[in-house]
Amino acid sequence: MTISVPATSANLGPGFDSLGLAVDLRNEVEFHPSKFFSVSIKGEGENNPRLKGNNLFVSIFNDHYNRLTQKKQNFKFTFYNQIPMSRGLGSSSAVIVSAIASAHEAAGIRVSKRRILNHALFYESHPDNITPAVMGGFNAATVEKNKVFSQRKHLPTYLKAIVTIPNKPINTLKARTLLPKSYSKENAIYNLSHTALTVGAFFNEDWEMLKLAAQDRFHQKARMKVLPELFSVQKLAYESGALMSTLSGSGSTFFSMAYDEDSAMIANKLKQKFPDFIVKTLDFDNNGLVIER
Ligand SMILES: Nc1ncnc2c1ncn2[C@@H]1O[C@H](COP(=O)(O)OP(=O)(O)O)[C@@H](O)[C@H]1O
Ligand SMILES: N[C@@H](CCOP(=O)(O)O)C(=O)O
Repeated sequence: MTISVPATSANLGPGFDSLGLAVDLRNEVEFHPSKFFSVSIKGEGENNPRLKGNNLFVSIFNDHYNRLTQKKQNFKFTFYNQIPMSRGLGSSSAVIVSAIASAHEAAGIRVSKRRILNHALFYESHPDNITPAVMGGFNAATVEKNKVFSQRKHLPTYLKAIVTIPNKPINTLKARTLLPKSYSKENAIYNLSHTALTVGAFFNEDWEMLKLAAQDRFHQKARMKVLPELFSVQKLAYESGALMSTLSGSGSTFFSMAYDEDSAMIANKLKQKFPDFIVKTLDFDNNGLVIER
């Protein structure tokens, strides 16, 4: 039994807490019943002893497994993690979704992706990471009466994601405290209209519209000030031909999108100018949560 969930880039500029997409960078977990509880981690987090204990995955898995079966059972978990933690690539969402899906599989109960998504909402109230993590692709999502309602767009293979990952973790909950408690009517209308235009550009595949559409007045500037080099990352990405370039989630990663034929040149320029940052060129993911039985 293997379950995998993709990394996600949320907000996408103006779509704070509502827009997000999945990229082909995955966390995988294999598990089976065992006489003793054990956790093995390969990749991200493998040298973090805290994760060997009662980590986020294990606590959520146990919550759901015990609810579903009313019994205690030890499992051996082997994690293969590619998603860097606290870098704005939805690592917490990937873990939440993976743990809920794994608990249902371990209990022998098959449920829809939509039900797993609504369970995930209990752990993360903004749907912009969990929705693409479950569904894949580009998603616009909102929450009504504790349920996620979303629209999804398949992303083509001729587009690539270029993620520039600083060696600086930014805790999402902490990053949310940096934001103002209210916005002017002007800025609210700005983000509303730019979010609408961004969604329209994705659904109409009007990729050239995204540079104008994917602009924000709610969150990016306040958060990018934590790591001012990010302003230079965005400037260089656009000067090099990126279709869009936005803070990935709450950061510190910067997400850029480009046509396949431009991606290598953009990535190389970013690597040259920011040698201390990790720059990855990734396919977009359209599968989301994958369960291999
Ligand atoms: N692979 C993982 N295994 C266990 N816990 C994880 C894993 N990835 C992330 N987490 C948990 O999620 C936290 C990071 O969440 P968050 O700050 O929202 O970062 P991100 O921007 O990556 O979503 C970590 O501190 C850890 O508690
Ligand atoms: N809308 C959220 C998105 C957080 O994404 P993450 O990948 O940083 O967890 C926010 O901007 O706070």
